[in-house]
Amino acid sequence: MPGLTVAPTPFPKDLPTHPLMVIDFALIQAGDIHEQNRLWEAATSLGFWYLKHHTAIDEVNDMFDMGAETLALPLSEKMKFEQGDEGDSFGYKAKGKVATDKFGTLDTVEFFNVAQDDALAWPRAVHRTYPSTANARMEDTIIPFTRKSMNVNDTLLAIFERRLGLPEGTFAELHLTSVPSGSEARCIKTPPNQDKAGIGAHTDFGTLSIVHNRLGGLQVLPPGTETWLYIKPLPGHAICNVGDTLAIFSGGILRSNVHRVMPPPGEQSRFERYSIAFFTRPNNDVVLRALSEKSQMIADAVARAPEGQFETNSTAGEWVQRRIRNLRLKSRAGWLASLGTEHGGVGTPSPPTSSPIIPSGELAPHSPVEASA
Ligand SMILES: O=C(O)CCC(=O)C(=O)O
Ligand SMILES: [Fe+2]
Repeated sequence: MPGLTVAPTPFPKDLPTHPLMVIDFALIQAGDIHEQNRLWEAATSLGFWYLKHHTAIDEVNDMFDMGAETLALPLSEKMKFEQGDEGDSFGYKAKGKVATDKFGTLDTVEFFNVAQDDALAWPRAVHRTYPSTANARMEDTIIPFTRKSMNVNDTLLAIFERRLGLPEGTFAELHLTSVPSGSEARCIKTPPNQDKAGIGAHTDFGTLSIVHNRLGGLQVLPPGTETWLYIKPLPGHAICNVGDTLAIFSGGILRSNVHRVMPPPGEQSRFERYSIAFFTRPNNDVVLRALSEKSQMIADAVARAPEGQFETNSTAGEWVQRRIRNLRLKSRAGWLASLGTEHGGVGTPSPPTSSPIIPSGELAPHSPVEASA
């Protein structure tokens, strides 16, 4: 099942879904201006889009297999690689380690995360070591998947850079491979027959995310609405989204939108759900703030926003670590203590009317919003 390129049973026909824009990566690579305009539109409106012709189909299928093999290891073996409560992202995250809502409902998903830095430096460990199933597939699966995913995100970032009026190479300098970062590949496993969220409502922590789904479950809350909509998995299409750090760099011009993972709909709920993701995050030492000095467009956007909205006083390393640590049940002194206070509304220029502004994926008071990625 994990390696299948199609779902074992189709996504229900009658279910409302979000009609995400479909961006053609081949046209983007060919420098097609019309397609670049469409990408810009998608990234500045919803912040989510499908990506077809993304070149990593084989590697994605292999990653589903690698993830399934790894997450099928005995719990005692997986726990040797657990990410712990200090805010580390890499390694294994067991079920029930984080809450998915303000009532403390435990999550049901397992993650297995491999650092981009470890994949690129293999067999040297930059951050940590991994289970044998991952080591065995490092060279033929994880490294090629990582490189192709990096290429996709670097290509998209170069377009955003130009459109934002930033000097060429600005984003590359913030995402150097010679400096440690939180970038990672992830496999997610959700058990069958669930009736509650697998991953609570959140925005992604980093710059750009790419997700590959076989079964439904991923939902997005379109800006200004109160209705969660499924994003239907389309064979061969990745789902891409803007994360918080890119929203911050761009002064909110690029949108980091709230999403969550619910049990797969209809008949699909009977199956284990796997998804594969890749997260590009800035170098750990990058201070997260809008790049106003480098772009008039960003400076203008910041001038229109509430004072200090895009000043985090935090490096990317601290940012990711703190947010992961706040999610871990063991290291939180209750739900309210995990609320972000530093920075309201990043990436949410027009928040849904029902929810308060969501502080960059951290918890908003009275809102069932949790950060997870
Ligand atoms: O599994 C999915 O479809 C999405 C996962 C996700 O949103 C995340 O890991 O941040
Ligand atoms: Fe996410």
